Amino acid sequence: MTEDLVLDVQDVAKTYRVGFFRKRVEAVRSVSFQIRRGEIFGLVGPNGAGKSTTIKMITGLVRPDRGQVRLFGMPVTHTAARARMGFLPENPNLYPHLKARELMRYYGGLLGLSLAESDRRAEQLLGQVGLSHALDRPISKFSKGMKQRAGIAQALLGDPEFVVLDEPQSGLDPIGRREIRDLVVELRRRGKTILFCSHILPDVEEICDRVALVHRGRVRETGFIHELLDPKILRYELFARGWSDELNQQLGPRLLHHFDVGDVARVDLRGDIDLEETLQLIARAGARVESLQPQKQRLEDVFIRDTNDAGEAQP
Ligand SMILES: Nc1ncnc2c1ncn2[C@@H]1O[C@H](COP(=O)(O)OP(=O)(O)OP(=O)(O)O)[C@@H](O)[C@H]1O
Repeated sequence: MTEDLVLDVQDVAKTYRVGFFRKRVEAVRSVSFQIRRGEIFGLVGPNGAGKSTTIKMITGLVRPDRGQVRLFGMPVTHTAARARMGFLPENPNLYPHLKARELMRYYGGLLGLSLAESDRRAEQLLGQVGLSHALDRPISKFSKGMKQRAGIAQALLGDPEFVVLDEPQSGLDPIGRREIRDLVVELRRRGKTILFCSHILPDVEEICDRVALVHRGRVRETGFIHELLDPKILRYELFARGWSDELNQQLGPRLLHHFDVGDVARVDLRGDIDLEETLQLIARAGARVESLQPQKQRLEDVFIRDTNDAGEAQP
């Protein structure tokens, strides 16, 4: 094992048997990827792609039919490996009648921590996730965002080196999503390695170093975000005043799209144009550019391209 290898998922597969006739559901067919120390690694894919099943195999909740998962060089079934991992499941059920402090005491007890140590860590961790004010409030009174943050505090209780977050932004508004995103970046700054499973692709693109895109139980793409995304400019998006039909004619094939919003024109130009020359042409025609934004490929574009058969029936 190289020293900085935290997680090594090697060709895992899992088939569930459902119903009276034990019908086969191939949740994961072949998934392999590795996570290195200090990374935020994104796991993305459409609904039913096999992400949660993969996470269950990583956290030891489900045994793979084939392949293996090694954590810090050990089989993930080893207690010593599991003790170094924290886990926030999708839609965690956090005992609503317990207060935040009591919840942490409960999980602390499971980890073998003393009451005093649980309380010490609870205050520290609930503070880190912005819940200092809610230590003695029942979880049932928490907003969704607060519940997710309490879930993250729970995942950190054993001071794990590796943290698995399954849909930590699920059901959150944009502010709640940003808080979780910032928290994940902060965890990395504190030396944690993170597996971040999310449907919020712009956030995955922003905070993850590398990503695995899973579709139909297989890894379609894996790599550094900057390597997966085509760096070339696809189009320019601009807003301008004083636009005219004559200018559209002069732009010819450089123009992709134009429509007016009041007296402001919203215009898309091809990404391979000579920008300087085009801007001069626009200025000469009497239009005034108010903003110009180059558009590059986004993770969302790669996702749609690689999963565009997602609407088909599952085999
Ligand atoms: N316990 C189970 N028993 C039977 N089938 C299951 C079970 N868990 C998952 N599946 C099926 O396995 C496939 C993959 O499910 P999984 O939950 O791993 O996908 P996912 O990528 O996490 O999806 P989502 O984004 O919707 O959470 C789906 O077809 C699902 O219905």
